[in-house]
Amino acid sequence: MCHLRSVKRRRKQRAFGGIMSSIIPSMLAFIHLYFDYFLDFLYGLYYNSKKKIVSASKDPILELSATEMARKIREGELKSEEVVLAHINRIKEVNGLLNAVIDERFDAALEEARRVDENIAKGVYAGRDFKQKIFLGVPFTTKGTTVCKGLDVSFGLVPRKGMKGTEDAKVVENMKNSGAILLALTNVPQLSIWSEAHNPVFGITNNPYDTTRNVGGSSGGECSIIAACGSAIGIGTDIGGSIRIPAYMCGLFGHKCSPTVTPTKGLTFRNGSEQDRTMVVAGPISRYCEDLIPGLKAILGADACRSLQLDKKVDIAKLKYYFIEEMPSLLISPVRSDVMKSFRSVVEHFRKMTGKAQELEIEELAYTARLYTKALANEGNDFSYDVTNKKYRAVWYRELFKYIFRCSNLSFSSVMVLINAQVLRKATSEWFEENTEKIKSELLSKLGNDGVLFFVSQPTTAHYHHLSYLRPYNLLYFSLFNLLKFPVTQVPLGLSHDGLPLGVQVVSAPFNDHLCLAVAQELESVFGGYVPPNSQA
Ligand SMILES: CCCCCCCC/C=C\CCCCCCCC(N)=O
Repeated sequence: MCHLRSVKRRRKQRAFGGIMSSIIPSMLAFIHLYFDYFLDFLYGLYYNSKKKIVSASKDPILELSATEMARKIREGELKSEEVVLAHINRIKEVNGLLNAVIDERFDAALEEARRVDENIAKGVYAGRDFKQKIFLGVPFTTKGTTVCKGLDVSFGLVPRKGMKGTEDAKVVENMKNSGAILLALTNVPQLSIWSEAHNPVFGITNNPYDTTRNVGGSSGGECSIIAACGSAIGIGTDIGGSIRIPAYMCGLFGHKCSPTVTPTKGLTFRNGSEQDRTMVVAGPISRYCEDLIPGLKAILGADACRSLQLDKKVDIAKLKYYFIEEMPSLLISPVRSDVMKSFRSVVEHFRKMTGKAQELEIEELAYTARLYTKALANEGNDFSYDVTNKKYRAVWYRELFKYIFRCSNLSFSSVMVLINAQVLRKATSEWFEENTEKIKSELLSKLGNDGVLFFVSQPTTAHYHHLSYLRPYNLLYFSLFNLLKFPVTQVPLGLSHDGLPLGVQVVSAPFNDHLCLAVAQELESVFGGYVPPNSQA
């Protein structure tokens, strides 16, 4: 009798537990979603009257892809000098509103462009040279933490204000060897460690689709100026989403490549010795998908690119498609309906094409915040030391105190990074290895060499400035793939009802970059890709 009663009680408890375990998370997600909307509402009250319009570019040269510019220059249809000048004029026109470009070499770039034109006229380049110089005469930009000779190397740190680079980072050198002409340097968060381009040296960069909105980071200045047609193509770097976050916010393409192929010399205090183990990669940012493969070859060098199988033909109808709609974590904002709608239309397109797209559920994704924090610590760079320009080790509470009393050299985002590293519970190495491995092997077993995963880019479209402080973990949608070291292409999917860019991440197993890139091409042709800011205004 007593046994029966206890069985009944246990059954009741289990049923109650089952209901509660599905009701409680749904209730929390509901509260979280409306709290998130409320934050937008509050910020909107402050920002809505401050919005300024970045007018669309009127020069047809600026609408070309970098590949098309290079072809026209090679074939004598355009002069490099007029292409470079068109970009300089555009930067001068929009930079007051965007604050994207922080240093420039306009005169030197024009001089180099004239030399290119003269050499082409003289027939200096033979056929093979032309082929190797993929971007001959095309202007490019790069972010402020990628060292360029003669340009700013403050990395957003006050004690480094005014310092100039003495030699080019290897990726900049590679890009120049492809014939491209360096035009300017663009804004970043301090040391590139945040999802918003804002620092005490250069201030905040604005989004060309809405100047009151976050441009993303860390390659935020880069994406802002490319989206506004002030640069043809850019070099981004990505340790936690730095290529893809701003590419998403600004409606651009960006590719985070497979690991070990990026020469790291000259990337934020790196000397190149970490190439084989780091999560950092470099890659192209562009308005058009066709620039990604030549961009990768130019930035990484053709030899380094061989393992990425960039030229391998892909039959997208024969690939396997998977998707994950939402990160299972209350630290991250719930996905908004407009973002989800465009994500589902992508999945639906490939479901129709192949008859199948399978949803994946990986419980361990709930641990991404702790896993990624540990992975960042494993990088070996000491943020607390680097952020003071190696003068002393910053401690979060002292810096917070100084920040409140306006005597800190740190951005608020840097104080948050210190809190994340110094206060929050640390993962042990075994726990880290075990859980990272579980996620990795689950994905690898599905993706193999012929599978692609669609992953939401962000739960919201570009949010108002500084909201990243209240939604710091939203970037984990991107950082997850740095933790795993999987290649990802960020693909634009047109604009939302309020004129802000939408997009999706296309992921493959390592060294299958060609799969992401082929699917990105299909998405561009079906969903329209990049849409210029304010083209209707
Ligand atoms: C209560 C305080 C919570 C602090 C939360 C801070 C959460 C941020 C976590 C890690 C920050 C690292 C961001 C690194 C990536 C930025 C993009 C990049 N450079 O690829």
